Amino acid sequence: MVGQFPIPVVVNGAGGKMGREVVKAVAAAQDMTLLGAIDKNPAYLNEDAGSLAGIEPLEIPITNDREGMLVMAAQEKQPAVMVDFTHPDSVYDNIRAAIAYGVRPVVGTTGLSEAKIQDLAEFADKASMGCLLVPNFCIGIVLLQQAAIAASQYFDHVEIIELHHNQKADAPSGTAVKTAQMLAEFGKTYNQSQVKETEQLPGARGAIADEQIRIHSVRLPGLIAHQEVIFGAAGQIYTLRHDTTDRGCYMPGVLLAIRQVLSLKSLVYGLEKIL
Ligand SMILES: NC(=O)C1=CN([C@@H]2O[C@H](COP(=O)(O)OP(=O)(O)OC[C@H]3O[C@@H](n4cnc5c(N)ncnc54)[C@H](OP(=O)(O)O)[C@@H]3O)[C@@H](O)[C@H]2O)C=CC1
Ligand SMILES: O=C(O)C1=N[C@H](C(=O)O)C[C@H](O)C1
Repeated sequence: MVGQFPIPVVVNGAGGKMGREVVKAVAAAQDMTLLGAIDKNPAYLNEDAGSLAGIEPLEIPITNDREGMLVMAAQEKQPAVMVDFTHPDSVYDNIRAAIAYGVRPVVGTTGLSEAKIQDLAEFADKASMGCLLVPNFCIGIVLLQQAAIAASQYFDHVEIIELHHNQKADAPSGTAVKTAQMLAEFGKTYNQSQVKETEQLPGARGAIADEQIRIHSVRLPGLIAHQEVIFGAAGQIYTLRHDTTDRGCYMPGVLLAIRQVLSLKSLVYGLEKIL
């Protein structure tokens, strides 16, 4: 344990696919204590967060009272952390509320626009509060992004295909958007068109992200989370692919983020910044 006391953690979206994994991971971490669990889905109200996550009862009933939970977290001796895996529609408000109460947000929820992220960064700066936004907590994705950046020095043509389960609300995925942003950071414009293209069906060529990088989103039952970055040049194709086969893969990154956010004083965007 780094400090004398365990880090108090509140999980928002605790009944969801990711929230349940976080409850399990935090309950098993020696240096953390699960302080509370929030979820707006009425089916989970008052359910024990541990039982719902498939572990022993933790005596933490799920509440839908975000403000009440943040007030409680703010009164802890140790600075508290709110982990958010909720929904693109509510994540902005959740982050602002946590910061306003002095609770550090660790955010996995995707779908925030660049303007909203900028706004949150300014809010966190003013409050001198750490806030971590991580579109993908999986180390394999960081490695894929690093390999893509290396490849981008040599390839001028690249497209991204992201494939997810069909319960996903936002498209394109936060991971694909971040990957495109990372490839675009070096000021290179990709995919100079070779012919005049027309789309017979709108959207056929995907969405255009930063620096003309195309992102294609697939949604199917049976998928979890998958991403390909495909580089093309005369006579060769270089494909990078990452597959999530179990949501447990995100947990080392989430636990690291909970520990790291306490020493930050501003908003940080991306797991690669804290490794
Ligand atoms: N950064 C990363 O590594 C990863 C990020 N994600 C992202 O995390 C988010 C959640 O994903 P996932 O767990 O699969 O989604 P789920 O739908 O399985 O879980 C979300 C849970 O949060 C609840 N919820 C929604 N809005 C609120 C709110 N305002 N307050 C409290 N609870 C709320 C939902 O209730 P209800 O069912 O009623 O909507 C649901 O129980 C998505 O944005 C996804 O893209 C997912 C995997 C990895
Ligand atoms: O919704 C998901 O499942 C995932 N969402 C994140 C994203 O949008 O990139 C991370 C991962 O791809 C799983």
